[in-house]
Amino acid sequence: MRLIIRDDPKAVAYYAANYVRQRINEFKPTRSRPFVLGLPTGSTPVEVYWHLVDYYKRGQVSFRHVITFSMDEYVGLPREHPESYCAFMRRHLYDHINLRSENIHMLDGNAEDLAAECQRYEDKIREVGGIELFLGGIGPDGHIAFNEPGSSLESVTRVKTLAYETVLANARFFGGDVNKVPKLALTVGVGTVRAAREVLLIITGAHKAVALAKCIEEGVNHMWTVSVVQLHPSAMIVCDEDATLELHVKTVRYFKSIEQVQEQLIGRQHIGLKGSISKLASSSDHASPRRVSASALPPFEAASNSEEETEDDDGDASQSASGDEDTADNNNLLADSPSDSQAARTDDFLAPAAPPSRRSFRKRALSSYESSPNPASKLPKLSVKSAEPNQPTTLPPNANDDNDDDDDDSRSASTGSHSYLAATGNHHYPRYMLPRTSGMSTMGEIHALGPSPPIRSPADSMVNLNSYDNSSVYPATWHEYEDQFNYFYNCHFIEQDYYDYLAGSTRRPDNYGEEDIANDDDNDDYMEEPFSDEIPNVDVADIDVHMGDVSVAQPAAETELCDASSDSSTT
Ligand SMILES: N[C@@H]1[C@@H](O)[C@H](O)[C@@H](COP(=O)(O)O)O[C@@H]1O
Repeated sequence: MRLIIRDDPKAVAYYAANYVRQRINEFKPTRSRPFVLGLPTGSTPVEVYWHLVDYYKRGQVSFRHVITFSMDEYVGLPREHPESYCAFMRRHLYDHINLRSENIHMLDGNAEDLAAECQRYEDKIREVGGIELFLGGIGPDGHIAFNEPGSSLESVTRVKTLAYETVLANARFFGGDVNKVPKLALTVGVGTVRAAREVLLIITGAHKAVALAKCIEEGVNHMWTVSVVQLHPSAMIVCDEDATLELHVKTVRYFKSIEQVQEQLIGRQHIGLKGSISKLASSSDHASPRRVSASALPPFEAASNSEEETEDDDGDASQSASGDEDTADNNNLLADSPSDSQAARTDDFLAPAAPPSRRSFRKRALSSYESSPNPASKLPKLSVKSAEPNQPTTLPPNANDDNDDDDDDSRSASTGSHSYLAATGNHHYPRYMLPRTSGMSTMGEIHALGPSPPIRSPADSMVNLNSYDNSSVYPATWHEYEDQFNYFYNCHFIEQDYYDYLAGSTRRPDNYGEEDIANDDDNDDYMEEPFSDEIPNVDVADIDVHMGDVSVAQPAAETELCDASSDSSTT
C-alpha cells in the first residue's frame, strides 16, 4: 500500500485528480478498450472533480472512452433530489465532461426490485471487463462506499442499512436534519472495490484520523471496512496531515521518507505511475545539474527553508514538469500548472510538496483556528476561563502527570476559584488533543505565568472544571462533533505555543527531555522540539537521507538545480 501525505485537502485533491488524469492518459483508452473508473460521492472528492473538469476543458484529458460506475446511491430519494448521488455526480462531474451517456453507470435507488438492480450493476461491471481504478473516500467510521462496520469483506453490490454515525455525518447535506437522511442505500460491496485493479482512496480531516489509523496500523477488520485495502496489491491512500493525527509518528515518517529515499536512490524517471520501480538511478541520471527542492529535505527539518523555498519551487517546478520526457504522460498533457498557489508547484505526484515543519503546521492550524467561524468561545458545551496572568499558580505534584493512565478521571488542580482540567478521563477524545497543561508537569511547579502570552491567553487552553459537565461534551450533532474536535485539536497547538512561551519564564531542569519526556510515549512530538525558538538552519548540500541501513549522501550536482520529486511506493 502506498500512503501519500500532503499538507491539506486542497493538495490531496490536486494529487488525486492528477493521478486519475495521468492513469487515463497512460492507459490510452479506446472504444474497444475503455478505461473503467469507479467514483465516489461525499465532500472529499468534490475538488478532485473540479480539477478533472478543468483538465478536460483545457484539453488535458478526454473521457470519451471512459466508463464510470458510481459507488452508491440512497434508496427512495428521487433522482432529481439535489442530494441524490445521481444529482451529485451530474452536478460536479458528469454534466461538464465528454462522457458518453451510455458509459455513465449509477445505481437506481428507486428501482422496483432493488436486489435485481444490484445484480444488474455487478453484471455490468463484469461485462465491461472490471474496474480499472476505483477512486474512493471513507466515512469517519471507516466505511468505504456505504459498507458500514460489519459488512462482509467479500460483499458485492447490495442494499445496506446505514449506521447512525453515517446518517449523522450525512445530515449536513440535509440541512442538519437526521430525519431527512435516507436510512437505506445501495452500495457496491467491499468485494467489488477489492476486485478493481487499482484502488485510490482520499482521506482528509482530523475526524477521519482514527479510521485511517485503523486502516493502516491495525489488521483487516470488517468493523473498519476500508482496512480491506491492506489485501489489495495496488492500493494507494492520499491523505492530509490532519488525517494522520492518530498514526504513530514512525508510521508517518516512514511513509514520508519513502518518497524522499526513492527520489534519491531511484529517481522519478525510473518509477512508474503505479509505483513500480524499473531500476536504480545511475550516476548519469544526475549528469545535468538539478536544483534540490524542499521536498528533498528530511521531514521536519525543512522548517527554516520552507517559506523561502516555496517561491523557487513554484517557479521552477512547472518548468521541470513540462520539460520531463520521462513522465508517465506521453500526450503532452502535463505541462499546465493549475492556477492556485498550492497546485502551482506542478503536478503534485511528480513533484511532491515539502513535508510541512511542525512549526508551519502549527502556524497554519492557529490561523485557521482564529479565522474559524466556530471559535472555541462560541462553543456551547465547554466554558473557557480567561487568563489571570501574573498570578502564581502552583499545581500539586503529579496533578498533571501525563504518564498516568487516563483512568483516574478528571483530577483537577485547584487554584483559588479555578479548577483547571489537569487530567481527564474523557476517552471521547484522543488524549493528546485535550488541552494540555502537561507542559508544566515536567517542570514541577510553575512560578509565574508571566506577561501577556504571544498568541492568545494561556488559559484559553484550560477548561474550567467548575462548569465542566462530562455528559455534555458528547456531541449531539455532527456539526457539534466537528466543532469540538477542532476545538480540542487547536488547543493542542495553542498549548504548544504556550509551552514555548513558558520556557522564557521558568527554569528548565538540567535533565529536561532525558527522563520525564523521554519516557512518555505520547510526548514524541515534544522531544523533537525542546524549548527553543531557534529553527535549525539546514544546508541542503549536507543532507544525508537515512533509512534503515541506507544512507545516501546528496550528490554534489544535485545541490544546484532541479526539483526533487517522485511517486512513492511500498506494498
Ligand atoms: N457513501 C459516501 C461515501 O462513499 C463517502 O466516502 C463518505 C465520505 O464523505 P465525505 O467525503 O463527505 O467525508 O460519504 C458517504 O458515506
